[in-house]
Amino acid sequence: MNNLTLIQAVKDQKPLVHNITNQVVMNFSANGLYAIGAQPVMAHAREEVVEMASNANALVLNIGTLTGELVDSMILAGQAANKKGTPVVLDPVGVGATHFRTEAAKRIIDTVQLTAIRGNAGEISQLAGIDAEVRGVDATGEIDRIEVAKKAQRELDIPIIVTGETDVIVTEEKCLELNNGTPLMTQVTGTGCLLTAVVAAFLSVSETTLDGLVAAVSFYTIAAEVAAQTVTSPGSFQVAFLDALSEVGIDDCQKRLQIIREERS
Ligand SMILES: Nc1ncnc2c1ncn2[C@@H]1O[C@H](COP(=O)(O)OP(=O)(O)O)[C@@H](O)[C@H]1O
Ligand SMILES: Cc1ncsc1CCOP(=O)(O)O
Ligand SMILES: [Mg+2]
Repeated sequence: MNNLTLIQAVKDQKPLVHNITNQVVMNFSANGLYAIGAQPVMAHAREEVVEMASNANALVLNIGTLTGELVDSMILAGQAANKKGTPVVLDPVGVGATHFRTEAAKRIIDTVQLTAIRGNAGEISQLAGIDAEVRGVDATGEIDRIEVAKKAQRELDIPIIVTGETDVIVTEEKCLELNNGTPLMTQVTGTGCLLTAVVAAFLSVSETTLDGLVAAVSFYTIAAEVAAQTVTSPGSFQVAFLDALSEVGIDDCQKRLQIIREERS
């Protein structure tokens, strides 16, 4: 289950990850995907997303800076990926903060077969029908991530990652909680969005969804931990994190991995 060999599989297979993502994180996401050995491409136009998604190895749908036209592009791309059996991961950035985002996320979930959804506790609460305040793109307040992840997985029948101080992964079979990472991740924009893209890359080289999710989250948060050993401020952390994403390997992960819960869901 904890198949860390997927770190090398990404470097060997260099999956093409098609991102329809927000304007804030495009550069960071592209650089992060390069750092792990994947190939990023950002393509948003309705005229080209079907072709791009059909040729990609994974697709990311991120609603961070949404427009009406982008929702249509996401659905077209998602359905093209579904036809090819390509993994599709949704990042419901800021869902619940406005009705437009909430309706858009619902439309995407209803019309595209998603391989996984990754969001913070506030966002996933919204999708699970649990009352939680979402004002911008960050989670606020005390939310039980395990309860939220389990409810969202049951209601939507889609594997879920809820991130935060610990990260919770819930599939139909398993619920895991991982305790790696660093609070510096909350001081750099795009660390959630890049994780979603990394998850998509790992899913494209993984035999099972659960393996891909666990390996991606553990590798990513351990790379952040390694980066935080050398820096203390957000700007230098961003750079050190990209470096660590390219350098951290299976040995570092095996030494640092902290799975603090593993049970049937
Ligand atoms: N307090 C924290 N301590 C350690 N890692 C954290 C903390 N908060 C978030 N992270 C990590 O930051 C990344 C982004 O998570 P999160 O902040 O929940 O997403 P988003 O940026 O979408 O709100 C995840 O890898 C998560 O593990
Ligand atoms: C600040 C902001 N506003 C719209 S999208 C975005 C980036 C959010 O990135 P993340 O959820 O990874 O922190
Ligand atoms: Mg986010």
